[in-house]
Amino acid sequence: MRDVIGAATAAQTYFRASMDGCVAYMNTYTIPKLVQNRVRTWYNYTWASQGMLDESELLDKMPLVMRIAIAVDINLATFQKIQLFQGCDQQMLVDMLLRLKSIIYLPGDYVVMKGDIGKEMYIIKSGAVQVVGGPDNSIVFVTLKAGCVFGEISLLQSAKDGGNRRTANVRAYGFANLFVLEKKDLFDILVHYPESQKVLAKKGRQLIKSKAAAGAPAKEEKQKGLALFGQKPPTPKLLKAFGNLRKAGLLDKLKKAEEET
Ligand SMILES: Nc1ncnc2c1ncn2[C@@H]1O[C@@H]2COP(=O)(O)O[C@H]2[C@H]1O
Repeated sequence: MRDVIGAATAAQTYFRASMDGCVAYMNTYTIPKLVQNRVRTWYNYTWASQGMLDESELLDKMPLVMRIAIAVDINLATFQKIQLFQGCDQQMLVDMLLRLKSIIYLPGDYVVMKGDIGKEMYIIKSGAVQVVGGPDNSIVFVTLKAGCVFGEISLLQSAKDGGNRRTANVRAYGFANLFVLEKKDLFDILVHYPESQKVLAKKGRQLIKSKAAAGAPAKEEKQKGLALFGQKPPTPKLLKAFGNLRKAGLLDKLKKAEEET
């Protein structure tokens, strides 16, 4: 019993020390009170909701086999239900779970801003976000809840013609606890799963179409540019010319003429 109380007190002390350190830091740099209050709210909410400030601190110390067991136990079922990942290799999903980072956004925080370059996608762990636009972001295109994915459009398209830009603003609706998957991590994983690459590219195309139809402004020309894994490079001009020669039988004629001379 004494051990349990001791551990709880140690955790509380750690939390207080972290928050006090952060407040001292903000005071040193005379950070505006409004921002300071938001940071305090973040600390308090994060601590109250998950009993720690950074889950990865805890998990990173564990052997891989334990991290896999925990990740599978807590999150695999959620990921298996995500439409975007259906049909993907199960092992790929496990690899993905190991790369996730957890982050909490405060009510009204913008998670992604239209026009920014997309470098990560998000899966909602708990809470909700809204895809917004129009004057003062007053139009709510859709509200996304736990288990939904967002921020994937700019990841699944090629950088060509600005396809890697965010297509809409996404704002936390209440406290939003999100998983973040970085583009680099996603692409590193997919290199090992060519079949899942194809599944994801196809799903991505379908989702982009349905989301654009649902209201938010994914541009028509961007849908065509879906190039998760790059497009086939164009055939060099010289090779094309060579191909045409063969087709026309010109090559044979030239050879014959050469032999006759
Ligand atoms: N109509 C929609 N329905 C659901 N989500 C959307 C819709 N339009 C845009 N989004 C999401 O908003 C995100 C903004 O960043 P991305 O363009 O990377 O990816 C976008 C989608 O995930």
